Amino acid sequence: MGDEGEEINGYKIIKEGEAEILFPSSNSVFYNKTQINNRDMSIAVLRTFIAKRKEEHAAMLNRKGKSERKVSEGIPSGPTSKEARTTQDVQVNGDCEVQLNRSLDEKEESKKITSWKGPGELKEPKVLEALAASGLRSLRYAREVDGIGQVVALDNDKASVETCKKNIKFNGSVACSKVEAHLADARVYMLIHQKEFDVVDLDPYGSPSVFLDSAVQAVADGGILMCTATDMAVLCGGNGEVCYSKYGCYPVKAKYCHEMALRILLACIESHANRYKRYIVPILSVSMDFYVRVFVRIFTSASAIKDTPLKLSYVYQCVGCDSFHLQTLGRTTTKNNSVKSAPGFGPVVPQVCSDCGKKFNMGGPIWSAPMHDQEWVLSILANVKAMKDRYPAYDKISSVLTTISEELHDIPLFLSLHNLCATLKCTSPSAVIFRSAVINAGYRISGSHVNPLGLKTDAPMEVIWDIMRCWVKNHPVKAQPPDQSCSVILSKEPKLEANFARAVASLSKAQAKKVARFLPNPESHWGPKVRAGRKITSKHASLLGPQVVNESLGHEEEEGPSHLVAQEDSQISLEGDEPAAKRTKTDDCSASQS
Ligand SMILES: C[S@@+](CC[C@H](N)C(=O)[O-])C[C@H]1O[C@@H](n2cnc3c(N)ncnc32)[C@H](O)[C@@H]1O
Ligand SMILES: [Zn+2]
Repeated sequence: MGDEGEEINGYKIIKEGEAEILFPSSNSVFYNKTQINNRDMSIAVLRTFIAKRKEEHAAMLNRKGKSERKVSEGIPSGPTSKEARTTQDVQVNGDCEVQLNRSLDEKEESKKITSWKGPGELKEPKVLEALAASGLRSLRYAREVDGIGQVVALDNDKASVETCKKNIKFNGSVACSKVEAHLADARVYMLIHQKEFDVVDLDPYGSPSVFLDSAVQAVADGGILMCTATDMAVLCGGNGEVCYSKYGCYPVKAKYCHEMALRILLACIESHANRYKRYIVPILSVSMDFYVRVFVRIFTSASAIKDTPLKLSYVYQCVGCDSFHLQTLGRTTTKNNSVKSAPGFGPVVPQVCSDCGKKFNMGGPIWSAPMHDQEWVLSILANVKAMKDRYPAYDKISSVLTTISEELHDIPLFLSLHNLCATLKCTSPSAVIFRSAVINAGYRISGSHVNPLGLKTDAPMEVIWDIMRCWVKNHPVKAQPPDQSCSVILSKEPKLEANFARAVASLSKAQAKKVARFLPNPESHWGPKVRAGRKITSKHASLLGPQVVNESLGHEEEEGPSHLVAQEDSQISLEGDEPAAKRTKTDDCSASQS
């Protein structure tokens, strides 16, 4: 974890990873030590990116060599891009087949690879930390990631840039040669540096929405956009209209809201990318502590962006029970070997829920294609394990990555066993028993890193309810009024006879090996922090803890309040852009579930 050391001349020295940072004790520059998990995860992704980039470059050189040899020997080249296009993961939408994951054809694959700078040389990746504050993250990247190129740290706040420049010097020669700090509005800077950065890192206060349009343009082809959002109350349905205005998606309130938040952010980034004939390929999407963070690669292809509607879905969430259904925006049809795009058929649900008779809320459109790339996830996890000592947040990030590696990546959103039981007002089967019944019925099921109680499955809702009906037959419940969802669901006879015998795969590999998958917070007040420049008052005690508040008030008495930016207490804004009271109102939909 980050070490907070001594205090000299109004500065605290904080060590995190290999970087040592001077922070003004006055909260004039932002620092949140809980984001160590976020920074460690980003370093792990960066290290993997550098390794994969080298592999891709070598593959590109190899291909180039082969095709040049073929040309010189007069051998015709392979199939055309249309011939090579294959169809995978066919899902049925109405009477039509929808292709969710058409694999990239050979031509696009080679375009992706040739996007690296020159054919002969592979330059070290250039990184932009667009919202850098003290520069801690940039300095960690420069000092800890081998093979990294120049790191540009921006902030539009003068005090932050001055502190960042001090910190660059404070961190010695490697930092001085690699990191530069500039006072700039990140949006303008990214617009005038199009496709210049192999990595763009966005870590804003609250929502990243205003930075996305320029960020997707600043990433080089094949590069990575890393993006945090901490406005969880908005993304999780606390204020649907605000979410729509910021992200172009309607959230629905449900247990899966944190995964929905990830998928809203991904859909939003894709929509900005599409404006510039670009598209995203998510490699890792994480819900951790009090925020979500996505890592996506960005490519350019006018033809690939036609597939975007196949990767987006509306969500129908029943207001009476836990049933939810997804409807893709688009579909494809194949006629005489040619693939055509068309709007999806709908609606996929009747006017009222066929399980309980209540209405549906409709949310979205969300990203419904995979939000992780399993090969990347395994490589990142392997890197983290191999360099355990170089990750101060090793326990947390390795447990999150392990859980992600065991998720069913082709199943968007999840069910909560506790919620199913709360709907039926019955006792809960253990997760192992429930998972066994799903597996024994012929379906797949996995956990979710987002929620320890989340279950991802391809079993249709009617099968889930049949399993629960069978469970209730053996564990009877009290009769409820006939109009209640539970009464309607339980009034139907199950069509399937559930088999609760323990199935071999009912425990994940990590569970079977007793590898930690979810860790408690290491200390209290492990959450968002007050924005830089905001006056810390007694009202922040629930957020920061009484000790931090007392220390801060003590400073004020010693130094006088003039160095603090005056701020009406009623306008207190957190890093998550939501006052504490508002966050608690949306209870588990905005609270951290780590
Ligand atoms: C949450 S802090 C960044 C924390 C940092 N990435 C870290 O890991 O410690 C957000 C920063 O964005 C800066 N910022 C806000 N709007 C900006 C803009 N338009 N351009 C550049 N910086 C901006 C703020 O001054 C603040 O320092
Ligand atoms: Zn229902």
